Amino acid sequence: MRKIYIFDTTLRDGEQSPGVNLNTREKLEIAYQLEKLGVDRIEAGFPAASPGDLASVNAVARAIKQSTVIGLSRSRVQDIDAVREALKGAADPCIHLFLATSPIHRKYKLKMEKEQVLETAQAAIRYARKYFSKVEFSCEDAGRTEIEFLCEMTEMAISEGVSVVNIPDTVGFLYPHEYGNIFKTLKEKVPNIEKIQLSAHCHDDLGMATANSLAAILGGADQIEGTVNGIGERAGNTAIEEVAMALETRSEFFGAKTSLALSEISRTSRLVSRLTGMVVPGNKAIVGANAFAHESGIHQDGMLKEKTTYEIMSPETIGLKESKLVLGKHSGRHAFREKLIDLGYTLDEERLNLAFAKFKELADKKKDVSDGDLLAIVEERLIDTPEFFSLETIYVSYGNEMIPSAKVRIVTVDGDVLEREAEGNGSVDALYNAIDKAVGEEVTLSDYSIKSVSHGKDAQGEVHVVLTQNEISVQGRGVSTDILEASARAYVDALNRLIETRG
Ligand SMILES: CC(=O)SCCNC(=O)CCNC(=O)[C@H](O)C(C)(C)COP(=O)(O)OP(=O)(O)OC[C@H]1O[C@@H](n2cnc3c(N)ncnc32)[C@H](O)[C@@H]1OP(=O)(O)O
Ligand SMILES: CC(C)C(=O)C(=O)O
Repeated sequence: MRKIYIFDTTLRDGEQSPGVNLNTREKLEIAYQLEKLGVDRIEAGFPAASPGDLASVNAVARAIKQSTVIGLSRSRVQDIDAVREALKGAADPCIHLFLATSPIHRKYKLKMEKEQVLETAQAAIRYARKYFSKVEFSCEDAGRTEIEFLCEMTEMAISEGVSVVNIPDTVGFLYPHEYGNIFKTLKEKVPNIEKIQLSAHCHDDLGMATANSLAAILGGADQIEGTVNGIGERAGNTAIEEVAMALETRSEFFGAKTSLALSEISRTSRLVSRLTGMVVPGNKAIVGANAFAHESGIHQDGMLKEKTTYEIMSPETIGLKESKLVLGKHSGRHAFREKLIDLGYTLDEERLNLAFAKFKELADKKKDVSDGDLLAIVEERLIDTPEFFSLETIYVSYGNEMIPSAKVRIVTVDGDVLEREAEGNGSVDALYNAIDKAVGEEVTLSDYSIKSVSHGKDAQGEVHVVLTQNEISVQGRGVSTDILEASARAYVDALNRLIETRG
């Protein structure tokens, strides 16, 4: 199987993401993790950019032993000298030179003719080669460069002894077949092309970075440049985890693989996200929080029967523990039953159906139904309590400058509808007075407590009450996303128990 080299530029192009600024300690932490991930090459920074970046690249160069450490440089002596300084002490140093080759960049940015571009690059490579045995040369904006000129530049770079020629789609302009064809053409037309490695470096401006990188591999590229989580200038770079997993998952198609330790992908992604402050979107391929999460009933049912129905790769491969079945309003009974079993509850069909109905009701109100919410549902002993009274509706009127009042509608076991209104010292007191009037019971509220069973503003509140009548004391429990409703439910639950206990 052909090996694809991974050139990681999280610490250079990734750091070019607006708002990202990594200090030496942070760069080192990421570099160590990249080494563990098994990337072949680490571009640690742009030493001429600032003394701080030079120092960081030097720290990485001295620390990293398994991966080649690279510094970026314009085709200028002062930049090359900065990389020489920065890579002192590196086990396997490499300089990465670049010069733009496209007509737009030649005319407006560099103000150079083709010939000057060729000569400037040649002079820079010659100077760099005096100090570095490994030189990579990039034709910046290769994607918009005339193919003949790209062949000429590549031929020159090979004759000057570079090890890698990089063909960047700097502005993320190309479509996969166009980008792949550039590699095919270079392979066919440039003499001695087998002496070097060809590299692909893509940007995601049109959402094509990974597809283009894979097309480059099919066209003959030996190396893929990219970043962890796809961070980088503008819309970002190729996400290396996407390329590695695409090659792994479709190895029969590509006949190529990286040598990344795939089980380190998830950890590396989290580290880079934490240190750069760039949050990984939930739906991001491979490393997004939802990449291995299934919410809808039909998918969850398939997953429970056979994971490959809805997963083309397993979360364990990238170092995650397991797929997630997320319970929400699209979930079905299979996943619900399974989740309850995980939580230690095996319900018979009738109870399961009751609990499932309550769950669906809750899922309509809440975005995420947590384990705490589910426990609240199954432990709600309403399921066990005979329903002498069942609470249908409540209305509460409250303002800090008015007397709170409440109206309740309760249906008895015989189907009688009891509707009453009352006032109180507070909303809960008004509710309880209205319920007392409706059911015609005289009870004392001996205890009332409330707690949240999950997190967030839409968390469920769980209310516990103790009611006393003569010598009898009973408990009641109610759960709802609304604490007044939870309070009313707990009270009615306790009343039902009271009547059951009284016999
Ligand atoms: C496609 C990429 O991602 S390339 C890497 C981009 N990364 C960065 O630019 C980050 C680091 N950059 C920096 O800190 C600064 O730009 C520096 C220190 C490199 C240069 O700063 P300054 O000297 O102030 O120049 P400034 O950035 O304004 O302009 C760039 C100059 O380099 C020239 N230049 C651009 N690319 C190259 C190149 N590959 N080789 C030689 N010269 C180049 C430009 O034509 C311009 O030259 P001019 O001043 O003669 O017009
Ligand atoms: C320096 C080069 C490789 C680059 O970052 C680009 O062209 O995007």
